[in-house]
Amino acid sequence: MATLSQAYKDDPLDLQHIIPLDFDSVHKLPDSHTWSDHVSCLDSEKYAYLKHASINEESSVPIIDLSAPNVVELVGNACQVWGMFHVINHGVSSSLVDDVDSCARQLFSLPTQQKLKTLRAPGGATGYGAARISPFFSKLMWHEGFTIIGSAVEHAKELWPHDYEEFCNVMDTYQKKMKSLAYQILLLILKFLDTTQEEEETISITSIYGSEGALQLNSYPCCPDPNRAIGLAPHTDSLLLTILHQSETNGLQIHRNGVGWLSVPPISGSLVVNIGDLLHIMSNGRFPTVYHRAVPNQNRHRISIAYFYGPPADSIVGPLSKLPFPRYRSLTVKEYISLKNKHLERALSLIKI
Ligand SMILES: O=C(O)CCC(=O)C(=O)O
Ligand SMILES: [Fe+2]
Repeated sequence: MATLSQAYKDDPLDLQHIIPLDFDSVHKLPDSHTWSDHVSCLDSEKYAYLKHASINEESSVPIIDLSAPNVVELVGNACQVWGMFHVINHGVSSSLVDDVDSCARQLFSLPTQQKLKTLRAPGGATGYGAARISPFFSKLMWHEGFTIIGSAVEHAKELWPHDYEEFCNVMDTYQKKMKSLAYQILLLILKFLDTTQEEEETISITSIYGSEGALQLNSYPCCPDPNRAIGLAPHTDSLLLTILHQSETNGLQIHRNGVGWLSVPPISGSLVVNIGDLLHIMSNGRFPTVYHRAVPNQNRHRISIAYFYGPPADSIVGPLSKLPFPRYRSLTVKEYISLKNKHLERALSLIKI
């Protein structure tokens, strides 16, 4: 059975796109990390598929109480209009979120040489490294990340040879919580979309038994010239949906047609959910996949924790059968990830019917 990690093996990266800058040693924005202008990295023509997500009645990302009686409608509408929403009453304790946040901070505050012991392999998916989308941009990002798929024990032993258990336990517990929350949200979405009983069962079974998620710890160190740097360049997430925790510092932005970049400030106790490419495909384009980026901050070291939720790498994804006039062909998750690794946002247009 193919796994998410295997989906990355065929497209190895160069080390210059894996090794992050040694942020402790620089006090001035290097040319390699100077983006002339934040907005210039958007080619709006290419993202025309987002255009039905017009902004009028609301001006900020909705906040949804998962215990609301009309939660299906609230989630469905938010997916259609925004492709993104905050969730509250999500059942993940604030102490667990705080623990994940502080473990991530501990990791990123280790000396660079220590972090590099867990450097992601060129064709690998897990470990310490720069953003996977780095090769698509001529400038580098003000960001370092650490990816976990399943157990973090091997890497954690490198980082803390005698004291790795707490990190592993926290990450395991958080991944389990994220997986069940993502599944709960997926079921709400499937209820909203016109899903056949059979499809709902198949998706539910694969989601429970076979689904794979990845946990991405993101670190955006204090940046000497934040207006000319990018934390994470504009992108869409590839899988079904992403659940994001952001520390108290602003940084996440989404692109809205006719509006431009809109900040999505953290709300204490909430998690941000966004639609990824696979759910955009499954909804036959009804839900926009969210084009977003992160910007760095001058005085605050920002941490965010993203959980990417997707079906098993072998499973086939395509527009749900009750949705008329499929706009995308069906393909395996592994095939889609491979297209995305090669073509980034153009991957979606390559599978258009
Ligand atoms: O740091 C953030 O707010 C965004 C992170 C993100 O987009 C990602 O990890 O894919
Ligand atoms: Fe993202």
